Amino acid sequence: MQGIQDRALIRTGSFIDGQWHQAPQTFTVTNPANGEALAELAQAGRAETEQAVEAAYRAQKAWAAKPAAERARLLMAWHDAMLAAQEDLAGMLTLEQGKPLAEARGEIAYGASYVKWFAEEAVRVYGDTIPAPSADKRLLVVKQPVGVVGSITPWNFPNAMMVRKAAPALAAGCAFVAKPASETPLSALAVAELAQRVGLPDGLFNVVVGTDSQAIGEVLTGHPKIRKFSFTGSTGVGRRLLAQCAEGIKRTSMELGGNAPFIVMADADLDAAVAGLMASKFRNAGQTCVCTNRVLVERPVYQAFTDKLVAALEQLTLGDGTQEGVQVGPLITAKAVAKVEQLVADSLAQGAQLRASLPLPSSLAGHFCAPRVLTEVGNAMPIAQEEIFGPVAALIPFEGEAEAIALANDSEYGLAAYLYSRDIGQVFRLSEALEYGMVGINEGILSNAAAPFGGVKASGHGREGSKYGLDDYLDIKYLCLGGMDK
Ligand SMILES: NC(=O)C1=CN([C@@H]2O[C@H](COP(=O)(O)OP(=O)(O)OC[C@H]3O[C@@H](n4cnc5c(N)ncnc54)[C@H](OP(=O)(O)O)[C@@H]3O)[C@@H](O)[C@H]2O)C=CC1
Ligand SMILES: O=C(O)[C@H](O)CS(=O)(=O)O
Repeated sequence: MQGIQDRALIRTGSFIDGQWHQAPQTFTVTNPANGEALAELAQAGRAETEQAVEAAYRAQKAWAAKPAAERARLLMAWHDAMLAAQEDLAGMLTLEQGKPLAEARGEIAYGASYVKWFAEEAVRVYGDTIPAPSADKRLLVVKQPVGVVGSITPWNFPNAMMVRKAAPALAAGCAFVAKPASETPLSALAVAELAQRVGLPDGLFNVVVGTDSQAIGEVLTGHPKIRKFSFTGSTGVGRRLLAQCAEGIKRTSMELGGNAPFIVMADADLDAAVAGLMASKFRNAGQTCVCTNRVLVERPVYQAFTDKLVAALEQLTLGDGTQEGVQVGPLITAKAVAKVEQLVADSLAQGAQLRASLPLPSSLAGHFCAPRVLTEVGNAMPIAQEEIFGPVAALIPFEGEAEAIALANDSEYGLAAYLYSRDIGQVFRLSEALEYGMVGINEGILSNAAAPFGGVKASGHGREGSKYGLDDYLDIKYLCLGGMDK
């Protein structure tokens, strides 16, 4: 792999109980920008995942018994190591996932910010004393780590989605077994290498890589020693994994698909709205769960906004993410490109109009998808009802607040929504009516470690980051002391 200075960060097998797993059976990781093979990785499956769970179980009790300040110190060492390796981690991420280097550097910093946040939260896991109903009792509440955590994460943020789960889990005193996406395992393995270097105990943090995701997932959702399962990915897979967790009554966090409306009211600052949409829509080539999926524009400003958006689209630079200055890289696979093209074709056939499209240079050999603007889109069209996960903006005109809310909430999803308006009353009326877990108001990028990230409806449950984030990895225990009046 070109450009990685610290070659020991390139790991080609699972990290289990402090050991690097090797196997004769391998799978290939390829560069989505050109289809070239990056690495051959040792396949792991059910048996290796069970080994990882047993190792995590052995390590967890001692980890939980450490003073929180000691756990925090080790987490901060891990954070510092991630930032020290930021350039290599970003380069590796761009090679296996495709996003532009600037975004990859941002993702490494973003992931590390969750480690820092939860290192700081670790020492603030407070309990309660409760006024007793009778003189003979004293009521106490303590919080304890849930135990061993299983995690499955997607390819769109190969570093941050896993780190955003591992950080609170380890801070709370849990142990962790991760399965990254098989398209993008290198980033997770590099983070495991750094965990080993800073001295996280063997078995505490494990990364299992392999293409038999079903078998690995059955262990991570079904093993009796797994007490908590956290997933980020498609709603379809999330439903399946949630059902698998039901048998063992496991705690779950589900960060699933989205269908974000981006509402532009007639009084909005149109230049700010266009800038916000460009950030929200085209980040990671549109492959984020909080990317704008539908652009709802109030009729009086529809034409002006569209013209401004097209002008901004025409400034985008498409290409290999390793080239400085590239703003839109490839999609993760040819299948992902085909899905976007099908959504566009079906919607054009139903009356949507292709208002603008960036040319696809013939020199681009990878899974590239042309950034586009579609207008006159209907909310019932496929491009509006399904998660696009590609660089296509679908514009839908509307009249008035009531129609904006009706259109925005006409989705099974409820992750992120965006609203551009300068009328404070309108901002509160619309924000309160939107059935979403997060609302960006005059802002297109709302994710950060201090905020509770998560959705409602088919976008899942649980929150990642913020003062709420540790709760997903803690059990509340009530202590009732009797005989206190003797
Ligand atoms: N909310 C979000 O952030 C994301 C949403 N999506 C949405 O999902 C769509 C499909 O993307 P895709 O990559 O296929 O996402 P998936 O949900 O299929 O994959 C996400 C993760 O789940 C794993 N997985 C898939 N099937 C199973 C299974 N049966 N048991 C256990 N683990 C499983 C994958 O492993 P493996 O890689 O080995 O298949 C990967 O690690 C996207 O187009 C987008 O709409 C996708 C990614 C992130
Ligand atoms: O799953 C995703 O797409 C990420 O959560 C988006 S973000 O956290 O980077 O905004």
